[in-house]
Amino acid sequence: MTRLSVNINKIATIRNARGGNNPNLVQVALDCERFGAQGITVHPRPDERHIRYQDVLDLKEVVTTEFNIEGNPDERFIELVKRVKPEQVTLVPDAPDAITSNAGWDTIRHADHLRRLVDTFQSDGIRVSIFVDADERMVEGAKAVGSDRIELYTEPYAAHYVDNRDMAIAPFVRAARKANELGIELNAGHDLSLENLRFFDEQIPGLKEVSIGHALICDALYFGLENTIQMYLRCLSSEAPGGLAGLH
Ligand SMILES: CC(=O)[C@@H](O)[C@H](O)COP(=O)(O)O
Ligand SMILES: NCC(=O)COP(=O)(O)O
Repeated sequence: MTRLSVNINKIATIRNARGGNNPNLVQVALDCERFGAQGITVHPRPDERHIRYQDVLDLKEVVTTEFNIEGNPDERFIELVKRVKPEQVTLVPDAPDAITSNAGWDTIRHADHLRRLVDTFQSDGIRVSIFVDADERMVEGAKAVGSDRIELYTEPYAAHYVDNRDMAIAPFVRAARKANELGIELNAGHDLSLENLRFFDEQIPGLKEVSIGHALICDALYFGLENTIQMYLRCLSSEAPGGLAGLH
């Protein structure tokens, strides 16, 4: 079954708005785990506008599920990840001033750079995932540099889901099949939601993990964090009804 990693960037955004410690990021991470999340994702950015580097150190002390640190592997990020040694690092090619992640790596053009990064993290026992667009050549490139996993950048799927979900999913199915064929494991994330998650999970073969933040935290404003996490988990289980029908 596909695992749910909750991205808690937005909790840090709210906390930082007032400069204090409300909401308490560490407590929220513990609560996400208690409510059923199978992992915690953070994406420290160079300007620390949401997750701070100190948050990552603090979370490492308490997170007992899979800890996934995403980000652009600049020197400071590499040092932080190698110090914390999370279960997984996800390499994302963000520009420092990007509002949010908006593209995957060109794994062919940046092959040498990525190979060195994969080696440095794997030598510390950290699983490496490379963020890529749904493009079979980029999946092959990730495999060629030795990455353990890829994370498919799902924003284009989410954006086109409403118009034509079969067309929206098609490149993702092709990329997933390529990953399965090559034996590289598969994650996905960005703009996944209660609306589009179930179909994605049903259609994508071999999906190991989704990381979800923005929509999930927005839903929690209405449904509460515990209900919301349970609703997302139900979207990832083929038996039970998900989405709004799953509210208890
Ligand atoms: C890699 C990815 O798609 C997410 O981590 C996304 O970038 C979240 O980052 P923000 O919360 O800063 O938008
Ligand atoms: N890797 C994607 C992630 O962590 C969360 O993305 P989003 O749900 O905040 O768009």
